[in-house]
Amino acid sequence: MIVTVTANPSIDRTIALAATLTRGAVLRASGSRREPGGKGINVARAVAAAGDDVCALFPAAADDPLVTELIADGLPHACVPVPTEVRTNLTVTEGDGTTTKINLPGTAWTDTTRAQFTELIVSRASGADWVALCGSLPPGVPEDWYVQLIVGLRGLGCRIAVDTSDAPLCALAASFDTAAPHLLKPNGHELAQLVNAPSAVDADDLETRAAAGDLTPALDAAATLHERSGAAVLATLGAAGALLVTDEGAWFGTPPPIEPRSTVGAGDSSLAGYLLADTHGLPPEQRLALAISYGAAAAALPGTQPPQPTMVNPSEVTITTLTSGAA
Ligand SMILES: O=P(O)(O)OC[C@@]1(O)O[C@H](CO)[C@@H](O)[C@@H]1O
Repeated sequence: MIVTVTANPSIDRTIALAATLTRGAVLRASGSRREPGGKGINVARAVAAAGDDVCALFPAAADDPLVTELIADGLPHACVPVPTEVRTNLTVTEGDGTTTKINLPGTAWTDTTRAQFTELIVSRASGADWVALCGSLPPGVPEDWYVQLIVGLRGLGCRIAVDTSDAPLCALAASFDTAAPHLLKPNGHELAQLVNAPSAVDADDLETRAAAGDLTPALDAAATLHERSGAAVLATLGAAGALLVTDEGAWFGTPPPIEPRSTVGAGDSSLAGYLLADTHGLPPEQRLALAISYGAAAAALPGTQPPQPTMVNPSEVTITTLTSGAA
């Protein structure tokens, strides 16, 4: 069983432009889509599509449009109530697959919301293989809420994955000694943030250099993060591929060529692929291959769509072993 936690869920509204996004212009959209969103919900949808056991936990009123859509999709979930509607996040995709996103802050939590949601997560975590803590925190939630949660979850026997950014990620990085997760899934930007990479080695550098065949900065950063946290590090590097660093070694994988439609949710699908592979007992290089394959399949789909298992082909991913053997 995989349990996903989405503190800040969303409805994702995607507007497709055939042309280039131009500031200040009147632009005609070629289409639009509306889908359930929020990182943990995206992970859960991909896991559910694969037919594995999953439960998505998030705060939302029982009659929220997001909940109605997830019930129609048949996604197993549980919620704690909040008084206002789930946020709508906006995505604009251009003809070449360039994706621009505007995310709202989300519904503020009261102390009661926080207590109820924490209780729900702890009750569902017992017996789960993985609990994935995903995405931003809404207004009113302390930056170290994931840290507090990990401390509460560590004794329950589940493994913990984290995919977040900015202040909650920095709070976690400052607390690895007391609240280390088992898996971290940063993208290039977050990886640079996590290890305080020198400004010359920013996110774009990590991804661009990896795409140009220079893996050294990304590998150094991922290895440092693994050493500091003890967690396996699955670092997604956009179109360049992804790195996996664990106690057993380090691997880099490159995806098959795709025509990108929307990168929204690609990282979430990668995390879903990794967790699926792990719960099926696959070794690290196959976990990485499935993660990359899921991410590439998601990026080839419009909007925030999780790939169906038939769209995923890990044998098309090229895996290179960088180091192997116990660290
Ligand atoms: O604002 P957050 O929580 O960081 O991210 C939310 C979000 O951008 O993440 C998903 C894609 O990863 C989308 O479905 C959703 O709109």
